[in-house]
Amino acid sequence: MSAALQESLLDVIDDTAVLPLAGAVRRTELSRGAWIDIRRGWVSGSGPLFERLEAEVPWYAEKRAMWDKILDVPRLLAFYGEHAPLPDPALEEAKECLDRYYGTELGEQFATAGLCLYRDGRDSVAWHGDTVGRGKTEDTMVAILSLGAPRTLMLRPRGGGTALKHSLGHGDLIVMGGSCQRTWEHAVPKTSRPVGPRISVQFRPRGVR
Ligand SMILES: O=C(O)CCC(=O)C(=O)O
Ligand SMILES: [Fe+2]
Repeated sequence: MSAALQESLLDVIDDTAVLPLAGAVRRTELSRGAWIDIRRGWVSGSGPLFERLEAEVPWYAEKRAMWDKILDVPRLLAFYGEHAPLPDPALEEAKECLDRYYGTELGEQFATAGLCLYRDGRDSVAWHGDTVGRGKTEDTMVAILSLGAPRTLMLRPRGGGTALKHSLGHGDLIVMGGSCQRTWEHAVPKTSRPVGPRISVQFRPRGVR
């Protein structure tokens, strides 16, 4: 069975389960002290989780001033601050799993969860680092769980260089660590391919945004 088929079969299993990270995470060292970890299929039964979140999270649209225009942010958003109950028990479990696996290396716990809903290929996030707060000056981690249809997350060194592409969906985990937020940038580009909706859940430590 192909890996992709196996992944999409796991995705329709009804019970959402957060699978172990130990022994299943693959780390790639990038330049300048940045790294990424990937754990494919970290959450099984992620299809039903996607549907619960899509239906139950109080998604909001944001507008941003850009030059002399007010533009819609091209994705829907939700944010759960420190101590706010997460919108699904599977996300609480995911956060606990991240804390167990990364706690020692990170030196603190993940504290907040930001959610993005990319409704279709027109939704996107432009090149950026998560540099509002401590990510601007300190090494940190941002752990992203991807649910629903895979979208391409791109990463490139700040100031130029070859971009890396990872297709992430169906319960995959990527963790951006070390100096990644200040020395690299990431983006989810728009696509003209017909794609289904994707939700990303970004777990961050306190003061990282
Ligand atoms: O959706 C993603 O995977 C990336 C989201 C992101 O970079 C952000 O919200 O800062
Ligand atoms: Fe980001």
